[in-house]
Amino acid sequence: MVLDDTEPKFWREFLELHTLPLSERHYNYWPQQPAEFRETVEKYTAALLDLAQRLLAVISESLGLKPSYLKEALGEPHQNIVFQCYPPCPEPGKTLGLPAHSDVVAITILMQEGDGLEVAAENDTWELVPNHPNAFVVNLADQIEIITNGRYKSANHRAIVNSDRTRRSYVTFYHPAKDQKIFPAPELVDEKVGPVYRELFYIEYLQALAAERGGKRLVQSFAIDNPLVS
Ligand SMILES: O=C(O)CCC(=O)C(=O)O
Ligand SMILES: [Fe+2]
Repeated sequence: MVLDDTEPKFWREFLELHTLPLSERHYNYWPQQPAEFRETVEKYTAALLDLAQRLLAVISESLGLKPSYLKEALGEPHQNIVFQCYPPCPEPGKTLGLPAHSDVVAITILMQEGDGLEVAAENDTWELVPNHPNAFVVNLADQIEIITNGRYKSANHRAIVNSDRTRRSYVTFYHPAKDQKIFPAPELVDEKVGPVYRELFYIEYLQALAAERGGKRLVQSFAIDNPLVS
């Protein structure tokens, strides 16, 4: 294998498991130990699927859409969980755990052990998202920005590292199906200004992500030349 030295490396180890659809739940890649791992992850991700769908319902209602709007617009749910581990770093100021990004999915529910998640604030500054034990952080992600026609923005965030302890986070992503057509809800499109984002299949978005080399928010690549786009 040839490592591409032009790519920055980040201070992170992770395990990623696909949990939905069931056909993508490849147990042969799942850790066999501890013995209760599989059942625990299955119960946790089932509960988080339910939570994500309840959040999608209240987000829909908050925009005057029917409660099932976002769930239906996203189609068959795809879900994965990433166990992030950021070991202590001798020079934390010289690297990041994860670079700045917005999540490409629809909605992300994250549980963190210890501070380290930062969200982009005004004036190009970063604000720490405090770690509240037993609380989730919910990130609205790019597909929700597109469907809400930019009314709700996907959160730009990053993970920093520290020198004295390992930090872990457990991140559950709710995606549309790959062949799902994603487009701004007609109810949220201003008659005069029109849609802010173009229609796309989610697979196109994932392909654009694979081709991307950082820089502007990926969602901007799917924007229509529209005065409302920022
Ligand atoms: O570890 C964190 O707090 C951030 C993780 C994250 O942003 C991600 O997995 O997309
Ligand atoms: Fe993220």
